[in-house]
Amino acid sequence: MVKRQKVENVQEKMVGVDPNSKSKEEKMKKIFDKFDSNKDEHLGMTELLGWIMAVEPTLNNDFQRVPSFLSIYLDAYRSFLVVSKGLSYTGFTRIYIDCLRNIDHDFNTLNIGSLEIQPINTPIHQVASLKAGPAVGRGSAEAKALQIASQQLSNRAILHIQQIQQRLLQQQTQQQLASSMATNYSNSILSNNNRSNNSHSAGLVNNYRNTMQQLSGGISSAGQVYNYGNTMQQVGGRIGSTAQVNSYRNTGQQVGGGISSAAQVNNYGNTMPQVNAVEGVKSKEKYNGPHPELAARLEKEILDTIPGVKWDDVAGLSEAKRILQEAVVLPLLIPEYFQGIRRPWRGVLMFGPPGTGKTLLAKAVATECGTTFLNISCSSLCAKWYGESERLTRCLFELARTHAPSTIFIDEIDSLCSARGSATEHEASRRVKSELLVQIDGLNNNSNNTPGKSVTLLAATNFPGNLDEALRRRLEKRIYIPLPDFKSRKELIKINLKSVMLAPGMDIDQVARKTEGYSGDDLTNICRDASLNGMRRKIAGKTTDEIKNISKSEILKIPVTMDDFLEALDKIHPTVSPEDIERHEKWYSEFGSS
Ligand SMILES: Nc1ncnc2c1ncn2[C@@H]1O[C@H](COP(=O)(O)OP(=O)(O)OP(=O)(O)O)[C@@H](O)[C@H]1O
Repeated sequence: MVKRQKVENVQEKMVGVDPNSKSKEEKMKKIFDKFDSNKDEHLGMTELLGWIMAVEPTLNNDFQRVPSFLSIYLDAYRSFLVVSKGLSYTGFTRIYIDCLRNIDHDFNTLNIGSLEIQPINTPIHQVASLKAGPAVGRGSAEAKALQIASQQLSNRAILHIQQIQQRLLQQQTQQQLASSMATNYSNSILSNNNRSNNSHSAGLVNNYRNTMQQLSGGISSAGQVYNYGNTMQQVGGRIGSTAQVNSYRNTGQQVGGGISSAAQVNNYGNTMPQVNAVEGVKSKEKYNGPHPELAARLEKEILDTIPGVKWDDVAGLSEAKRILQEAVVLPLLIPEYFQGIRRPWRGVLMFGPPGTGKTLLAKAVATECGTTFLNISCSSLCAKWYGESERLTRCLFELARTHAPSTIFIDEIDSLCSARGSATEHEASRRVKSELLVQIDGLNNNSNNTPGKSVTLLAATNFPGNLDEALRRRLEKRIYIPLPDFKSRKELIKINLKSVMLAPGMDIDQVARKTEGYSGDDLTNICRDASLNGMRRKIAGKTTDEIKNISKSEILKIPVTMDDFLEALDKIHPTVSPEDIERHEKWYSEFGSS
């Protein structure tokens, strides 16, 4: 859902909040009210983020999506204060100050390393120096300072989460990867040997083996283990199975219009290690473009080299996957072919109702292709200072070229690129739009592109009709991501339930039949809710101590039943309206391109 709608929903609910309610808005209000009543109370950043994760089930434990919710809640709360307390920012101000203070504290606790401390007299300090008391009368200066502080907080929150995530991932993978690398290594050698029996290409086998040997020879630090491990996984993922190599080879043959000689097949096969070589060096590339300080900021906020989502994690959407493969995967495998009139599609728009898997697909593209993933939200490009947004946009594309092959993903692109000349268009957004168009043109310019070092723009929107016409034209492929059909719903339910035990009599077909009109996100929520029911029954009526004494294995063994699903279905309703679907289908018939 688009943020501003969420803000309005939360805001609407909070104004008429029932004091006895246990709703998340009520809980949030209580937490924030503490700031008004108790000066010494402070809220740690981690605590705030953890709390948002706990009360926002749609986050699905996805740490990376927390920052957008953080700003939604804070915005909603700010609006609530304005409506109900007449611009009293007292508690609100403290939240920001405390959050900023606690970020540094959290960094130390988590041993992440500390952030640059804000120089004195930045807006946040100006806000801090304002004494508590009714803010009516000095609202606008304070509001402006808070707005800027809000942006700073948001940026820091994103950074904070990325660092926590990176660290957790590293800790987990250091041990796991060290052992799985050995297995991958020997499996790959084995399968290479098997392939060599078929005499496909002895050179190819050697190339693979050399890559493996180099990888295992050069490991010295934990970070390297992590990087190499992922490369190995990618190598393993891409070339691990003979079937996959064959399917790439077949695709190459089809695309190449009949590559038939052994030499040609070998050449094609050799592009795979080349792709891997590009992956291997991409993180070492140094940015040499303009405004390095802005690029460094962007790099921290948006670079995600391994989003960790595979094609198989995305249920259904086979047509969308096919187009994305053509746009991104094949040009990396056979770059020489995708030249001239066959140049890759540089801009792909995914549109459709909320929660249908657009972001998930973008992440799968980046993971499966091993391209650097630059995941940018419009707020990261909207700077307060004159001209900075355009500079950020330029830096974004330059950064993508530095880390090429890469994929830039712009979510909710309609909020940045609504139709030009409209009454609501802001001067700053008009300039960013123009810069974006220029940059996309640069991507399409063949002379700027080295084969295998392409930059692809993926964009997503729930409001394709609001897009600027010139941008629409540049996003050459416009793919409709619809609600899941019966088969996809079944697949999605199976993906969601793969780690839980199912009771005999659990009928996935029936659940899929009953969930027509539900989005992928809605279905995930149903699976989540249903799989928590067993635990709810088990702890019902028990004290905290009794709950602590229940054995973990006993809880883990509670199977999910059909009744759990029926109960969840009673509570959770589809979030996408038929009108919304009609709107998308109409736009698809007019402007879709697949
Ligand atoms: N096709 C799918 N396969 C697997 N999971 C899905 C699929 N579609 C949605 N989901 C689930 O829904 C969640 C939200 O999906 P995602 O963020 O990709 O939707 P979106 O289309 O980008 O939504 P929005 O338009 O609101 O940004 C995912 O994290 C995943 O759990």
